[in-house]
Amino acid sequence: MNATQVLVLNSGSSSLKYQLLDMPAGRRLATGLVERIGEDGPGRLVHTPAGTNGDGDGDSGRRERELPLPDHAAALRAAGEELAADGLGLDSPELAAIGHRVVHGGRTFTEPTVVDERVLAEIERLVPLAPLHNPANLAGIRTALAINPDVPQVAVFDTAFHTTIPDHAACYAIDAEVAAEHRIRRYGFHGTSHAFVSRRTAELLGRRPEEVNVITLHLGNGASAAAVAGGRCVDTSMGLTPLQGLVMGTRSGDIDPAVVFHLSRVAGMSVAEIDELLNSRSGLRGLCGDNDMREVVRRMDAGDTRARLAFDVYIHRLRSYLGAYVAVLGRVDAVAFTAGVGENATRVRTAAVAGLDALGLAIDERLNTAAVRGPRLISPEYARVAVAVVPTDEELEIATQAFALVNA
Ligand SMILES: Nc1ncnc2c1ncn2[C@@H]1O[C@H](COP(=O)(O)OP(=O)(O)O)[C@@H](O)[C@H]1O
Ligand SMILES: CC(=O)OP(=O)(O)O
Ligand SMILES: [Mg+2]
Repeated sequence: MNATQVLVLNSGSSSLKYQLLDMPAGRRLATGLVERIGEDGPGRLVHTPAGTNGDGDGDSGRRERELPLPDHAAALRAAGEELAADGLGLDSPELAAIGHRVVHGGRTFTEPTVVDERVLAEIERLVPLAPLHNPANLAGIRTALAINPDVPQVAVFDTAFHTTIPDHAACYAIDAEVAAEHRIRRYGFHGTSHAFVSRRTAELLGRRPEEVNVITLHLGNGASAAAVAGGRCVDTSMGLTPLQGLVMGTRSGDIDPAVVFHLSRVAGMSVAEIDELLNSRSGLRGLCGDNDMREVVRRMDAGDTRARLAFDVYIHRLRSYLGAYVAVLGRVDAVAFTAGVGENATRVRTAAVAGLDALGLAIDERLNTAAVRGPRLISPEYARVAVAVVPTDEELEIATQAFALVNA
């Protein structure tokens, strides 16, 4: 009997998202979220078995509980208990692989990789480049290894899709020796999503990925843009860390780096305080107090001027990158919106391309606001560039890559 299930783990600093999928069809057997790991007070687990519609999206049978969660090991054990209650399991012979999202793979990892001691050591060596993300990813892998040492653990890196970015787009114009010694360059993130969405966009156009140039806009809590030429990424807005680029829910995106010196010298802030300010108290939240785009739009419509400014700053930055990537690519076949904001916020899509007819970009408002799910075009027939909404599915992509690797 060939094992066909893949468990996908996305470990954050205080959370663990998991999905069990049956491959190669990608059918969801269960999804879950474990929150408040290692924090004061009880943690929380929400587990959703596959609904009657078979894709796990339905809320039927959803279970929720509070429990002590001192660390990631406790979180994964709790997830294992929920899976076992559905007759699934971390130690099931049906399990072909456990796929892990790892945020920073540096320039070392250009492909999904089966985890061994050497791989663990390399992910550890990259911790200084992603101090918020890689330690949590490592904790998830080590815990899964301890619970089931027999099933292959596959690391899928956010940075992998971006390793094709040429040096002229990846190098910062700073002292070359300092940059080399400290590995300072643009790495880019959300690569699993940009890869998946750019491929799906080509499919939507009825073309092969090698034939099309696509700008993908991943707008979630974290947000990034990518320029993809013939299936290969040639530029992206995030950099050394996921702080650069677009305005995000709580992150600033691009600022003048001298803001950091100024805050240090004039405001007497420590590096840790500035780090926290730019990562957690900036972006939409910094500008108007809310990091949820739904709330920003609601307040803006009610006449709130801070929410209006936050929306306008967000859109201005997005349009700047859109224009930049038209220039980077030269010829653009499609622009694809994805992730929580990109897939749902019709107003963001409208504002992002308004008045860009000269670049071949336009939106048909009837298509933009239609209550349709799944990949779809929202540009008018006459437009030179297709504008699309293409839902991302990082978990499915991780499962697909992990399953292909262990069956290779
Ligand atoms: N209907 C909607 N309209 C506008 N924004 C939405 C809507 N639904 C979700 N969002 C936005 O999507 C964001 C989350 O995106 P998501 O891709 O799920 O984030 P994450 O980066 O955590 O995976 C939320 O912060 C919210 O602002
Ligand atoms: C890398 C990154 O920004 O990830 P997320 O959007 O999940 O925060
Ligand atoms: Mg997401």
